[in-house]
Amino acid sequence: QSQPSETQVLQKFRNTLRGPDGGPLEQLRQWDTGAPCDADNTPRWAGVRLCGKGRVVVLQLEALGLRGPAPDLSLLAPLVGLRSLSLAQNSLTGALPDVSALPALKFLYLFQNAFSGEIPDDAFAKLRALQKLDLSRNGFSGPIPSSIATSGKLRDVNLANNNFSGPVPDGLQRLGAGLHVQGNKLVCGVPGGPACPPSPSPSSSSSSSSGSMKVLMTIAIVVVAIGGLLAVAGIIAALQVRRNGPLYAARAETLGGSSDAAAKVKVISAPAVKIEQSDGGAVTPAAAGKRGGGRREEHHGKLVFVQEGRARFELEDLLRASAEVLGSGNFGASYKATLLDGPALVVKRFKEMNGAGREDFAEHMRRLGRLVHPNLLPVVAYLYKKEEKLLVTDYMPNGSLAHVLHGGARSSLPPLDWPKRLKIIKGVARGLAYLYDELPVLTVPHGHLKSSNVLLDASFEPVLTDYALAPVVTPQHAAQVMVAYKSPECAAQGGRPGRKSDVWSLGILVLEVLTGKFPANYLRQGRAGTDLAGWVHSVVREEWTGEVFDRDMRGTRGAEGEMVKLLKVGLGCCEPDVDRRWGLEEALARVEELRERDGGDDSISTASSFVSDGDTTPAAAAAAASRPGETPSHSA
Ligand SMILES: Nc1ncnc2c1ncn2[C@@H]1O[C@H](COP(=O)(O)OP(=O)(O)OP(=O)(O)O)[C@@H](O)[C@H]1O
Repeated sequence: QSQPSETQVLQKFRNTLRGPDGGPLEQLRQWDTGAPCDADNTPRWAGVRLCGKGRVVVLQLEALGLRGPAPDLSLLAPLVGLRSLSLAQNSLTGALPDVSALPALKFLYLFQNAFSGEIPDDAFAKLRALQKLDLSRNGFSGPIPSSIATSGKLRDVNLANNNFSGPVPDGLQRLGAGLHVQGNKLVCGVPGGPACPPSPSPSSSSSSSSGSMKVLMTIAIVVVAIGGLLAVAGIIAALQVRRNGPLYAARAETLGGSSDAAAKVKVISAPAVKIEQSDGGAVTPAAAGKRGGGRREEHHGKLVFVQEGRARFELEDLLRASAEVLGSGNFGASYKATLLDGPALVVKRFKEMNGAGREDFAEHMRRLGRLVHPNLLPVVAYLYKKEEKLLVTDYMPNGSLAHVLHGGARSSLPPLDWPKRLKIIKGVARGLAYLYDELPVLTVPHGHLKSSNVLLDASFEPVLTDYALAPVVTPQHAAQVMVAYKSPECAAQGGRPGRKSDVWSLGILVLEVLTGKFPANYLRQGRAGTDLAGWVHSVVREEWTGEVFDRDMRGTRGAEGEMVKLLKVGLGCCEPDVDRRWGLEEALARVEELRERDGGDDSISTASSFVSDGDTTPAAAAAAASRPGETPSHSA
């Protein structure tokens, strides 16, 4: 008897899933053909996030609108390589599914569903490799099952915002900051939280008679209420002390609004750190001034890793060997830092990132940590402090698209030719589309798409960074600096970004790549409606068309029709009227059709519809692309 293939196993599982209308799940139609993993371990099916040795390792079926009771997870038991499973952000109801058939799982995410009821105490007893469990934002009730703590490798358990009650089992207490139980009004015995009633312990009586349970609940509610009042009083008192006391003074000294590199060294580096500035200058902690009275600043926060399977390190390890200031953006500065025996990473300081409280921030970071796409730079870890946040990402050796396009002699890379530019735009559009798919609840899934946030890997594959930050950035700051918030719809009084605001940013980026012009130069002129798209329109209208395409690309022959099609994509995305602006799907579809060279089937006829009189120079083609009627005009 041969084992079923992973393809068959997953298809069978998929057939048991119910979509938003209660019928079969349309989004996973793709699973009807091919296999979940390629021979080279590239995931092929939606929801399959990681493959290894030809097997599915990470299965992420999030935000698909799944309905009804949880699927039978024992159907997945033949997937022997499966280590991470997510059914999060759906509308699954009823009891926790039986997870005992998947004993090798390391990561299990069931957050943001409508699960309810008590969880049997031994539900997780077989999961001996479990590292992370997220059951938050459901309606689970009753005692917290002690079997969650079966695995010695467990480090993060999120039970927040359910209706659990009673004490936190001993085994979970050791997780410290890795345990999240807030939003469960009747949970007691957490450090810093309400104490548990003396006896009897609710955890020992999960099936006790409802009479004694009610008495116990009443006692717990009273204790929680008193405890809550005391805690509030305590926090107020503590804040008073902090404001006047030495801790507050020390923080103000090292972090208080200072933005030069030297001040940062004092706070986040070990004594031997030397920070190289990109202009070749160097500062040392000594040059930056002595540590306040020899006092060593303690940073209470630690790096929290959101990536599965990444080596762990501390911020000090990262900054001990070498750290280089890469530049200073709207949120703070970015440093390149290299682990002694490891890869180069980037630490970016974010100020004005107080759009979410600590727990929501952590949850958002975990969500970002689960995103996997070749055109997204993963968030590796973060550090949360009230005053500022640090995000750690991988370092990209070819720097940013902005640097290559506008760095001139400062860029060591040759100018980008048309095929590279096309590859970059395709990657950017794919990365953006992935964000749209994965983060359907965000109004602006990227929010800050611009050429300095498009980094290039060694083969010029683009990777997006600084994405999906809108939920955690202070709203006023977002409105001031984030690129999607500069779209025309936001400029109006009380205007807000919408889902097409990112499309506008994509359009500006496309035009920037084609023209080689720096968009900010056009915005700085300060005239309403003046942006790169406006400039492109004015150039072609005034028949000054030779200027439209970047000089470095103008030598390209035989691809003019394709360039013009891309120009049209840029202008379609930069339509000021949101209703007439293209949607992301359309932009992506048009970009995907583009080729490195004109010719072949449809591309000739489509290109020629933009080009008049047989003149196929880029200039004439650009003029045709902007002809009234072909593309919406960009009036102020
Ligand atoms: N992971 C990375 N690898 C290589 N270079 C990077 C990386 N992250 C950022 N950079 C570069 O470092 C410089 C500073 O980046 P930073 O993100 O701090 O500012 P910015 O992108 O100019 O502005 P903003 O704060 O608005 O995003 C930029 O040139 C950016 O392209």
